[in-house]
Amino acid sequence: MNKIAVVALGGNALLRGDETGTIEQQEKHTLETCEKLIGLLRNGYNLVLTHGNGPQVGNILLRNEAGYNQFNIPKMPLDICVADSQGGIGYMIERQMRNAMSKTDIQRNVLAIITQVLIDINDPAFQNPTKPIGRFYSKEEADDLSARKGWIFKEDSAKRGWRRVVPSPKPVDIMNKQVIKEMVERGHIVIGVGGGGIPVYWHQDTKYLEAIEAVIDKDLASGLLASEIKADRFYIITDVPKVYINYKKENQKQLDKLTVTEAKKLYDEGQFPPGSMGPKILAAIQFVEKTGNEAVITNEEEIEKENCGTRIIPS
Ligand SMILES: NC(=O)OP(=O)(O)O
Repeated sequence: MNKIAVVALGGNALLRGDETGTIEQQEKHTLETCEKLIGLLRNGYNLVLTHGNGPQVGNILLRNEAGYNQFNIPKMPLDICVADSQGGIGYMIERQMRNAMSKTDIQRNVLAIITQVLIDINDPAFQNPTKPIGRFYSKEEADDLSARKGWIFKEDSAKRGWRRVVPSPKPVDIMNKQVIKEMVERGHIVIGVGGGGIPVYWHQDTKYLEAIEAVIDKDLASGLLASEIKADRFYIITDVPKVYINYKKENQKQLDKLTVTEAKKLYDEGQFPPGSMGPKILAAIQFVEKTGNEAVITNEEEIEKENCGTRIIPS
């Protein structure tokens, strides 16, 4: 039987930081990324693809605002915006994956699954929003929007500007994970937990499945899915070919390999900032601890190479 790889697409895989996010830009990068994923299929992996939605869901929220202000169209809550982003991005990846395969002898079904993810309604993350979404703002713009709309902003860890932040509870369980497992085991390429999944919880009293306005970290949700379906490898695709310590300092150093113990030590020392490399390292640690299999952090350029990126391995 083929091995299973879960590949979390983020960073440059879909959209570049200096771009406005037109559909042409996103489709171009997505096709380039999907062409690289052909290498994994050739190497004997069945694929589950997951993806981020930070820039896209921020733009959907701004369209919400503009529609309400100009045409009085009712605003949709954030869970619906996350579902919209899963539909749009999932469709785009599905189509570009089919385009990438059309130039090869490989033919697979590709299906995008709208995925809900259970969270804990008492998660302290609801008291401290940390997940950056949408575009960058100047300090003046951020202060103005904060005063007028009550939005919360935080400065980007790489000092590129200020971004709106929303609560980001931990993923607890993935709905339909068994269906995803069965589909990928049959060789279908499954796109799931887009944007970290739509956050939902079971109401204690009504036993009703409720939605909550938040954005789950896609690396943590992807890692959880990868563990639950017992993936053989978990790839986290980001903007850099390898993980660095002392990133962007004179003594920065690329890492080829990290044991879980080493990764935890460097994480505790603050080497990996929150909202950036931090959740990727955490997701990798959790996957490796639960499965004993390897996680790899790299960029879309490198993924088809067998020894690419930084490998996080059992201690
Ligand atoms: N939901 C999420 O983590 O998206 P990004 O990776 O785009 O921030």
